[in-house]
Amino acid sequence: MAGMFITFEGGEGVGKSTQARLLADHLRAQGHDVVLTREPGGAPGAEQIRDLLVRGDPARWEPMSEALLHIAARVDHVAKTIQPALDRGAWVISDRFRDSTLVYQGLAQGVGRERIESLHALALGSPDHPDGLLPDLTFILDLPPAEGLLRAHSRQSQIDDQQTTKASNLAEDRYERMGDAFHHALSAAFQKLAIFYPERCHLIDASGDEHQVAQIILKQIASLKTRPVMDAGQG
Ligand SMILES: Nc1ncnc2c1ncn2[C@@H]1O[C@H](COP(=O)(O)OP(=O)(O)OP(=O)(O)O)[C@@H](O)[C@H]1O
Ligand SMILES: Cc1cn([C@H]2C[C@H](O)[C@@H](COP(=O)(O)O)O2)c(=O)[nH]c1=O
Repeated sequence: MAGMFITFEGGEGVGKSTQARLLADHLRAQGHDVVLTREPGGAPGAEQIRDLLVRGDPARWEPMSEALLHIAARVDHVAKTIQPALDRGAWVISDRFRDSTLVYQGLAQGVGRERIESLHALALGSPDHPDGLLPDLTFILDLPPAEGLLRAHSRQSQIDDQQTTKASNLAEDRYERMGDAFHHALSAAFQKLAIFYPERCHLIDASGDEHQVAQIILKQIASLKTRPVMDAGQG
């Protein structure tokens, strides 16, 4: 079976990186070529743009500037990492992609969902994908924002305790500092996304432990494998 492009989405600390890694491990154990990547980032230039976005004053960018920076990083990420992997038949698993821009900048920061869709199409549209590359399948991890932020903070304390080389990530908390109302708006917007894109987006209850959540995701993949959308490329 040719690879698929799968994304994990959701608010802060809901477990996206954990589930992306568990799914990559599972697929690799089955012998698949898997590229595990993330946004903003996933390619050298995009990682440099990431630094401008995830650190510093929450108010440092105008929402539209912020959207354009995420999209600029994505163009690099798709060209250098995602598209080459898909072209050789690998599975690509990305921790965030366009849906984060729709929700964070489009809905929560007020740029507008349709404007983000148009910018994505303009920046990443091709004859094959006029709307821009989109995932085949998206898991939206759903958790009350307070629980997600608690998980994110506990991860941060583990890093502090271990004083690992991840210490350089300590200040990557710009979005976590955007306030309760912002995080509630994100959570509601991600839930809406599953309604906007019902074929592609699957809302997953992320309140169980990491292995329980992984089981739900693997079951969804197994049940979808038989459906035509899994072979159709764009979801
Ligand atoms: N199902 C779970 N139950 C409890 N803790 C979890 C679960 N999944 C992940 N964690 C822990 O919660 C913290 C955040 O997890 P993770 O980094 O996977 O979330 P994330 O959604 O990628 O976060 P961010 O939005 O900040 O990138 C980590 O310490 C991780 O070990
Ligand atoms: C792709 C993308 C991301 N964001 C925000 C969401 C997160 O708070 C950070 C990335 O941090 P993470 O720990 O790696 O999840 O960036 C955004 O606002 N818009 C986007 O398009």
